[in-house]
Amino acid sequence: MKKEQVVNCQFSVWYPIFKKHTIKSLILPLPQNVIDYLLDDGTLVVSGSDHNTQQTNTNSDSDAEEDIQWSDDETTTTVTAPEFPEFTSKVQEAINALGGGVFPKLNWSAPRDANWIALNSSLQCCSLSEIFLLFKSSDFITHDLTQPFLKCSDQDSPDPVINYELVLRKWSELIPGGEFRCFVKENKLIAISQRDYTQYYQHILKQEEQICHAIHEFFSQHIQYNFPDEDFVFDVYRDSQGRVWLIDLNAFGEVTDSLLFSWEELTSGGIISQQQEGPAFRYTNSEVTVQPSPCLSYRIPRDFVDLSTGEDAYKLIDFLKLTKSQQEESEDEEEEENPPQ
Ligand SMILES: Nc1ncnc2c1ncn2[C@@H]1O[C@H](COP(=O)(O)OP(=O)(O)OP(=O)(O)O)[C@@H](O)[C@H]1O
Ligand SMILES: [Mg+2]
Repeated sequence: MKKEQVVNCQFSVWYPIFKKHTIKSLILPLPQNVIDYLLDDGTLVVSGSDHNTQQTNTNSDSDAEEDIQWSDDETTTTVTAPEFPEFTSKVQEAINALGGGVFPKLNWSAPRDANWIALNSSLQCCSLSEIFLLFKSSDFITHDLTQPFLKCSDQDSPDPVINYELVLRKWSELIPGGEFRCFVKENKLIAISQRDYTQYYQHILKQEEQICHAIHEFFSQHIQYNFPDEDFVFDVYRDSQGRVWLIDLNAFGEVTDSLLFSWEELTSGGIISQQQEGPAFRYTNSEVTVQPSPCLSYRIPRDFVDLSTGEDAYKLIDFLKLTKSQQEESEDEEEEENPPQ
């Protein structure tokens, strides 16, 4: 995978080409001071000041109380979140134009690893402060900002200049069983994988042929030869009427999750030679053990992950054993007092 391919997969490159076939979205340039704020991993302070931009000022007295201020023990002073009045109003205007709820992204990634932090565990945002909370908690967003060209083969060539953008997509309730990832090599659709492989969806098994056919049609009519690269990965959604929509474009390489295929298989040419007609199609069927969700580890506080792998784990086990034996002792005592009838 070359740096050029990563550049081509930015939202602002593919969206104008495939606008008619994807979810309505707006792109706002990200000012440098906002980028600096997102990268500053000091105290997370979320100002509540943009919560009320849509409301009348009837309860302005209580605004100050609504501000959430978190500070960690090492910082003695509480830093106040910087305010970006101009950017905030532009974002709010865009959110309103998209119906009041948006799915936020940067040039490539959404903060999928941070949805646990949102109150409703959803990536749906109605204000810039909600977007900031997700972005500042996401490793995927930090990756976009700090190392977009990781794993590129042409590491010695200078990094292309990136203009960072906030992408706001109209919120759409997508049913996970309707999402598929499609792999294109030399402008040929070689493989399709169920996107959410952690679940078994009976309808996929029943409609395997229709799904594969619909996606292939969509590819040859709208996608093939229209993208600047000949190798890429695109994600689609097949809605309840059988209509196919483009959801995202990704680089053809290891930075993109190959789901039910391996990158070895996808790049070696084996899949193409096996499939004379149409792409290879893989989905989770009932016989396959259902996989744990790949984002599971992001939901557990770091200390707990460390605890389960590090030396402290033994202390925890000892503690649990101790508690258990104490519990058993007290149960024994109870049994003596209250013999079974
Ligand atoms: N407009 C939207 N409204 C609601 N949910 C959405 C929307 N767009 C995408 N999603 C959901 O979020 C998931 C991730 O979206 P997307 O592919 O854009 O993020 P990503 O960071 O590029 O992910 P990946 O790293 O897997 O490529 C999608 O699979 C879909 O379930
Ligand atoms: Mg993507």
